[in-house]
Amino acid sequence: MVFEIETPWLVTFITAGDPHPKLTLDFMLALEKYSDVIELGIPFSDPVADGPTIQKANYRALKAGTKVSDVFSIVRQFREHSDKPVVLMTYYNPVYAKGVDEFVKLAADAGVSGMIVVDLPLEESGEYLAACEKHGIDTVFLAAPNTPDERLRAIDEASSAFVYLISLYGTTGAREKIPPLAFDLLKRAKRICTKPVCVGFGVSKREHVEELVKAGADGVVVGSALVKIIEEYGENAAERLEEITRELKRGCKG
Ligand SMILES: O=P(O)(O)OC[C@@H](O)[C@@H](O)c1c[nH]c2ccccc12
Repeated sequence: MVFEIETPWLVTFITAGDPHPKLTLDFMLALEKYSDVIELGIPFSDPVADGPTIQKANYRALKAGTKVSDVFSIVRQFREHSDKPVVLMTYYNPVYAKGVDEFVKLAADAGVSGMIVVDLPLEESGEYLAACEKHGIDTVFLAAPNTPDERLRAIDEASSAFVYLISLYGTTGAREKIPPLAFDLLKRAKRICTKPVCVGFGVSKREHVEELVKAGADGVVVGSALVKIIEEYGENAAERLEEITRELKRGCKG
């Protein structure tokens, strides 16, 4: 089931527990005002797809003692204040460690709407897909600029919430420009996919959002630019997060 909200979406990402689990709810509520979807990262010790900004956020969150159970309880608290979709972003290891079905069940019970398991290939996702279906969790799979059409089709089929288009070859992190590769992939995905397509990696400014939405994106994902605010402002980040999110959301409106 695709989230029933009007596109284009602003999807905002932060790492849960960064810099301390007791601050995450406030940050989510600041993002929530102008975001359509919140992507919440489960802190992990070896975040191989992440660049330095989010690596440091993972480190801060783990150092503060953030556990998977804390992330679920943050989502449960968020649900007392907001109906906006929350997508959990995680590496496969924490899911595997808890047991796939158990993890997905706990996520659903906490009020999680969807999940992205960034290092779980489609071919190995049978058990996970069955658990998501059983517990009513939406799925998001990732496609890269070199993903062939046929695989893009399979990714679209397996993704019930949206398809996540990775804009470049590399790790997460704010960048100056959206690479031309991203627009090629977007054009191809719009032709092939039936679900909304959202572009992430490097998107960090209102102009980026405007460009991508003009090119047909159903949504954009902004992570590192927000995580940097948390790095800089620490416990006082909420107000800045709200301001930046408002500006990014304006970009969705052209
Ligand atoms: O940080 P960026 O470049 O704005 O990209 C979004 C990203 O942070 C978020 O979706 C994400 C964080 N870690 C990931 C790992 C893989 C895929 C996606 C992610």
